[in-house]
Amino acid sequence: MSFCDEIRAACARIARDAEAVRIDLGALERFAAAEDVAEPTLDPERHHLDGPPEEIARYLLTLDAINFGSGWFPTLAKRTDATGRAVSGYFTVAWNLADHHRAHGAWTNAQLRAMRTDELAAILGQRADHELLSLYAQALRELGRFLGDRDVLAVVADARGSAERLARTLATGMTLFADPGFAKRAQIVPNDLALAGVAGFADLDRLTIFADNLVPHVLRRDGVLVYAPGLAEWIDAGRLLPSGRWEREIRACALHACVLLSRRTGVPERTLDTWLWQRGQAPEYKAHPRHRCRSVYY
Ligand SMILES: Nc1nc2c(c(CN[C@H]3C=C[C@H](O)[C@@H]3O)cn2[C@@H]2O[C@H](COP(=O)(O)O)[C@@H](O)[C@H]2O)c(=O)[nH]1
Repeated sequence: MSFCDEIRAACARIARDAEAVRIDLGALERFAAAEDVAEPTLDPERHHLDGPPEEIARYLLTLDAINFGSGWFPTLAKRTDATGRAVSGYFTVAWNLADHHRAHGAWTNAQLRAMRTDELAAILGQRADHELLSLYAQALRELGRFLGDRDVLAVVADARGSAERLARTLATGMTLFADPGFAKRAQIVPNDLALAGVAGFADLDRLTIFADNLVPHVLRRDGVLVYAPGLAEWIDAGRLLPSGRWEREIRACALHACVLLSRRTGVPERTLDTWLWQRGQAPEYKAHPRHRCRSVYY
């Protein structure tokens, strides 16, 4: 069974046995009929997308190596956009990293291996004693060791045009990319490289969704996912969710619901993901608490 199908099978089992989350198939049908899925894009202001392919690929792999921390994001100092409005946690990290790369170029493998928390915190506009920043620095040092003396595009080339193979390589090559059962950041890497036009993959549509905390939240707000009262109250009260059964049921049911949505609509799961995630940026979704788990995976 392929890397991504193993993830789908495991999530289908969790969804079947789930006690705290269920998929409302009626709502899913209505959702499938109503959706107007936009093609995914990467925002060129908030991401570093203009430069030689190796530089852009290096920026995106560096970004996705620290594309986590949603459980800490309410404690992060958010960047503001031109209108003075705070941007989200992800965009705070992506945009500050993009500006640094535009001004100083991408970090070399040796610089990644030597990454210090205080240096990274200054670049991302955060306090040096914020525990998420020490995890980010650890993740970048691990990326530098994983790359060794290779270019990023050489690692991509080793996947021989397969997004699944690249995702498996990342998920098994770095502990902070593992994310057993979901491989969220390992799978978003080929998607982001393809969106940026710096790599091509024949099997991109084989990817599952990138199981974070926003896609399940959008599905819940739209009635596709229904949480048991205990879980709903916990999340609606803004309480941190420990990693474990409830958290895995949320992510697995979201992934499985998108497998079903993809079958009904013919839209690839990776495309559904980016559409749902960008839909989740809207105030009506952001106004309600989503689950917050302090994880190095999303
Ligand atoms: N499922 C899914 N999860 C995604 C992304 C992205 C960004 N992808 C870019 C690439 C293409 C698009 O144009 C996006 O701009 C971040 N995340 C996750 O969100 C969480 C933070 O959310 P918030 O608190 O709102 O910043 C955090 O766990 C982070 O890991 C995605 O695409 N799909």
